[in-house]
Amino acid sequence: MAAKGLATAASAARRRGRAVPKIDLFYDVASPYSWLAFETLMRYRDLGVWDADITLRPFFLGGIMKATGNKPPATLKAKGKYMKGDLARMAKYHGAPLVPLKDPRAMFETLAAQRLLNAAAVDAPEQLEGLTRELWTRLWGGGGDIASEQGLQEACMGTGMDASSARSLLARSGDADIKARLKEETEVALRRGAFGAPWISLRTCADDDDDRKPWEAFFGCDRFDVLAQAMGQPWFGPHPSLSKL
Ligand SMILES: N[C@@H](CCC(=O)N[C@@H](CS)C(=O)NCC(=O)O)C(=O)O
Repeated sequence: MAAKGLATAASAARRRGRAVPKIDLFYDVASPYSWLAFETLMRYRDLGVWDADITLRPFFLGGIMKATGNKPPATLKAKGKYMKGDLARMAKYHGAPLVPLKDPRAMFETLAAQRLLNAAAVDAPEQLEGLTRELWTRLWGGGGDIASEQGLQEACMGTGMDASSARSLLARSGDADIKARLKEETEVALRRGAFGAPWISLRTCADDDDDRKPWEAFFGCDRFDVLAQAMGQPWFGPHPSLSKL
């Protein structure tokens, strides 16, 4: 079945009154696997293949690692070696323009970027998706730094923001409520069991306010097949539009 036909199937399900699943994507632009997950989710949403309400939730991976006692995979020599090869083949599989970092330390300097994304979530939610993509394209696509003020300003302007709006959003990202929001988002993810990124939460119950029903957790950009099954919706790989099914 072509992806366009699936879009019709998905909206038909919505019309029949079936509960629309909620998906929360917790991510940090430090994480290249989260970029792959993000683009896949956006594609499934844009093509209407999945009937789901998707929320982008930038959190702080450093905080997750610290709170859980986990460590970035590359700090273990064997994992680092595996990850290098795995990332290259995952990038190929996803058709993603991922390039190895010139300086791996850049991965640990995303606090300002994550605060910026939280500022966007509050003050300019329509920019959140584009800004997220810009930051990844810079850090993991070889487009430039995201640790300096200049780099963050350029990322904002890459979404089409003018210089003055970019400066305001950057200034806003230093405010106490934005810092607190990033902390709270990280804590929500921790309460939902997070130990890494991407952390994807799924809820399929009809009653949005039913907090007794736990969120189901998926770690990684390689769990979409089982996530789709949990939603009762189809999975056609990372590029549903290229599907020959
Ligand atoms: N198999 C996962 C790997 C994801 C992954 O390694 N994420 C890193 C950040 S880029 C992480 O948080 N790792 C924590 C861990 O492996 O415990 C995928 O394909 O997405």
